[in-house]
Amino acid sequence: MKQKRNITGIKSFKIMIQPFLPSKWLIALALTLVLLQTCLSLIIPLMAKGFIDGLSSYTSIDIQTVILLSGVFLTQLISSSCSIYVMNYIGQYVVLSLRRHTWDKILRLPISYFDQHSSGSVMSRITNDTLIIKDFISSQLIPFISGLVSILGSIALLLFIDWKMTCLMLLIVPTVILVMIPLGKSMYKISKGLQDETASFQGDLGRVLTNIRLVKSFLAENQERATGLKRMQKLFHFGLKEGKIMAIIQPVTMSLMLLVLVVLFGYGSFRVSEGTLSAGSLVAIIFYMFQIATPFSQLTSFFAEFQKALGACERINYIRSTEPEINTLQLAESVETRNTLTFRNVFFSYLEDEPILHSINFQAEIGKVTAFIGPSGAGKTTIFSLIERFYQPNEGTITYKGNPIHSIPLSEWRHKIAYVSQDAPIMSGSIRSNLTYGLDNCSEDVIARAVTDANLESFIYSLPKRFDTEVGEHGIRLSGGQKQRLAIARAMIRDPEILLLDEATAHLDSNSEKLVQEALYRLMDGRTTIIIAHRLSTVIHADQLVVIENGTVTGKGVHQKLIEDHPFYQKLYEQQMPNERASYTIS
Ligand SMILES: Nc1ncnc2c1ncn2[C@@H]1O[C@H](COP(=O)(O)OP(=O)(O)OP(=O)(O)O)[C@@H](O)[C@H]1O
Repeated sequence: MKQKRNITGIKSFKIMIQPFLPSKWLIALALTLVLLQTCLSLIIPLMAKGFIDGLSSYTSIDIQTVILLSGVFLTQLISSSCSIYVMNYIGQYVVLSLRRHTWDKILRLPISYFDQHSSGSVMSRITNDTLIIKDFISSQLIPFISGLVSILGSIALLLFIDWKMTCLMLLIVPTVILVMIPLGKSMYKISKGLQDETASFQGDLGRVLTNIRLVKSFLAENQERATGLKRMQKLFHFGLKEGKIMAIIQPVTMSLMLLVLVVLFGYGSFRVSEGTLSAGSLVAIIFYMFQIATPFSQLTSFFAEFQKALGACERINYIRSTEPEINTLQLAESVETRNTLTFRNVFFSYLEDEPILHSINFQAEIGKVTAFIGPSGAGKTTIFSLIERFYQPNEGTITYKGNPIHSIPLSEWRHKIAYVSQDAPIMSGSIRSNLTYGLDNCSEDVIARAVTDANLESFIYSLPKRFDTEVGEHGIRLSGGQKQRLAIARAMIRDPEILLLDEATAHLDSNSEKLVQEALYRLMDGRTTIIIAHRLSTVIHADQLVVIENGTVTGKGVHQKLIEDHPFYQKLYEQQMPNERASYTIS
């Protein structure tokens, strides 16, 4: 049963790894070199036998045998070093192609995948799992094949030299199997536990280090120290368990080998003195014993390492088999008006049976400003995500200028959009690399104009390194307002048709807000803008206000209309602009 599982495992490993292997010629070369080296190492004891036996019968050293032996030694040395290099090349090639394919795939996965899988686990697929596979191929798989050849070849030659000594030596095999198999199984369990625990430990380190400010300001150092210590202690205990097994395996293997050696020497010497075995044969037998014992001891770790590599392959394959983002869908052209971005009867849920948006209907006119207003959790950001095509609606259509947005190639569609959010995501790197992020080339004039329009010019020119200034991780060396103006300049450089703004000025002081607001107005000029508004004061003059409550549109129109007939809007207006209340109640 177990054997059957291993065979299916080997088959599925072969199928999974096939696309990442280098050319068949290179694999054939590696195998040839390994087999050549193994065969030569099998010949050496035979030659030594002849040499030693020759010494006892002739008085002078046979020069021919010495030259032959040296030649074989040298060829074995060269083939061994070439095979090690080729095996490493194959391993590195597999890692490169696995990483290249996996990274390509990861970048094309839909956002929903990242909602369900932590970034730590995705990272570990491309770093740890690929290394596990490489180690298995270069340090286990090819040596396993040469080991098998070495064992079988040695046994055949031993039988040819002296079958009685061979049988005596092979008596030890059942004992070794009885001891090694249970130990190998425990070792597999431990190394799997160790792997899982190391992954959790890495995940925890990432969580703490990326949020180190939160940890410090909430005085969570002690809590994190305790969590970290617990994980480290678990790792320590796994290490100890591994140590216990090693403490049995190594001495047992050594003792068994010594025992076999003593028995072989004892019985062999008796046979030599009896004259039924030559001294050279005894030496060759001892050589072959080592050539059997060494690969044999590797067999225990081979199956544990194979299971690990199979697991790694399955995890990578899971990513590879996940559907990428949809590029285009064949959808009928809509009959709707050609100058709007339209949501018609859109339904959406992130998780099955947990609807978030219900029958969303609105039209945002091209070149005009549409503002979304609604309580927290109403679904405003979700609508943005649908416009960006991070997710697909469950029902309904979204059209732009009369065409369903899903019928437009994804990159063409995303090229039309720029999203400027409250937290203004910034990558570590220079100001310039952030401004031109995602663009292959960009003229200095365009950058300079965007920087001026985004009110960033005086700040950048006050820096000693100007555009080459490093902004730090997440733009940590910039203020909130500077980050937002950088994000606005970045959007200006892309020159999008549609602007998605998650009200960017909500948490800035009045001076910074003024600079950001000015930059935003310049960016919005002539573009289709949709704003998620947190304060009515900033959107009161929008061309259209859309009220979203509980995942549906409960009101649409201009300020004056909503103030007259929409209860939620009236309440919000009273809360946020109490001094203006008289004006609307009078009118
Ligand atoms: N990735 C996600 N997976 C599952 N549920 C989500 C996800 N993102 C948001 N939600 C849920 O969808 C609902 C709508 O969230 P959304 O972020 O769209 O609201 P919002 O109106 O933008 O709120 P806010 O004004 O507070 O930002 C919320 O109940 C939220 O818990």
